[in-house]
Amino acid sequence: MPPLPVLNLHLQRTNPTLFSKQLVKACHEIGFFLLEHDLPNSICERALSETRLFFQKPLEQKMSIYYGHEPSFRGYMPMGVENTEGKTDGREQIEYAAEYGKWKNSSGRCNHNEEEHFYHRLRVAENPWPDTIQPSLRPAINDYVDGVLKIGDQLRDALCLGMGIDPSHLSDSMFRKTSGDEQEPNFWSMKLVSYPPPVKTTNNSASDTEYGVGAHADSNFLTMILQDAKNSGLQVQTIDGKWIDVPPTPANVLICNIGELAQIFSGGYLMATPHRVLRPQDSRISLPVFYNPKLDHVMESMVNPEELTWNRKGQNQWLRKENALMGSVGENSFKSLARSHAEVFKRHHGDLHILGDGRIQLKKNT
Ligand SMILES: O=C(O)CCC(=O)C(=O)O
Ligand SMILES: [Fe+2]
Repeated sequence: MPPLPVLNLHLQRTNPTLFSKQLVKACHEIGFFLLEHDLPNSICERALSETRLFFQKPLEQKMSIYYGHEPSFRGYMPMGVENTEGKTDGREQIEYAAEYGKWKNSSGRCNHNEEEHFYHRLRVAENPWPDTIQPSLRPAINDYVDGVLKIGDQLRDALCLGMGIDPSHLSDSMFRKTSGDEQEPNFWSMKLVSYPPPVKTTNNSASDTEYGVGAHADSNFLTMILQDAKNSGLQVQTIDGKWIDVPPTPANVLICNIGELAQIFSGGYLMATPHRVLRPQDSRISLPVFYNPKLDHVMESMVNPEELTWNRKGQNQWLRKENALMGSVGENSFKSLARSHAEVFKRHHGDLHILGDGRIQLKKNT
């Protein structure tokens, strides 16, 4: 089985042209790579251990930040509430996203008379942090996300360079600069995920769901994942339909993959690769960060695909009529949240209707 490409972020500083070339090759041919990075080990280990601590708490404590009370799909999602492709996923998680503070500005509601996009409901002033039961989680996760988003900026610019696009075309119009605060934040999101091992029945067969998360492609621009070193179970689908294992990786490695928005941006040259997670033998923690432009932006192809050299033998398997690829950051993000959390979507967004391909429409006369 072909191993995943390994890149080292240090090369981005010493030889940016070579790094960009390696990056684009990996993202074109498989859409997944392992990245050796220089985010301090202490930040990564602290984020993992604080996450592990949270999931060891009793259910009623974790439910203090339950996500189902709010329309924004943020907070604690217990085992059994999430599905992929109609099958229940075998994981529990906390989902967080960009905090909008003074930019929230939105009623969180939309109606037929307002010029407000339904996906503005995803803007929240502050995430639901479990400060009363674990005040140390918030700073640990904030430090981790800040560091990973900076790596995302570097990878975004390197992707542009490698594709022959001036990086400022993307960074100026679609992304807020990491250091500036005069614009609303980029719509990043993240998960703190716990994959418990399957519960065995007396005849030793697994009694519950087969996958930690079922096969899917990510709807965002670029994903970066830290996992605990002992376990993986993450699998990537190659272009010929085979599943390959992502190995266990230490804290100085991020598993990175292309999302649908980068596929759109590159005219399909970079691939939003299907992946899934098997249930682990032993429990597994992972911390995926989903890097994205601002919520209101609409991604378009910035290259002429015919001018690029295609090395890949086939098309992305995930291009299916059941999955509309929408350049709108807000619409594409809402698609995967609504699909994965049908109950919460119905409860809080009864005025919206989701079509078979994931597009969302306002119901008439609500
Ligand atoms: O936990 C992982 O390693 C991957 C999770 C994932 O693919 C997702 O949440 O989109
Ligand atoms: Fe994913």
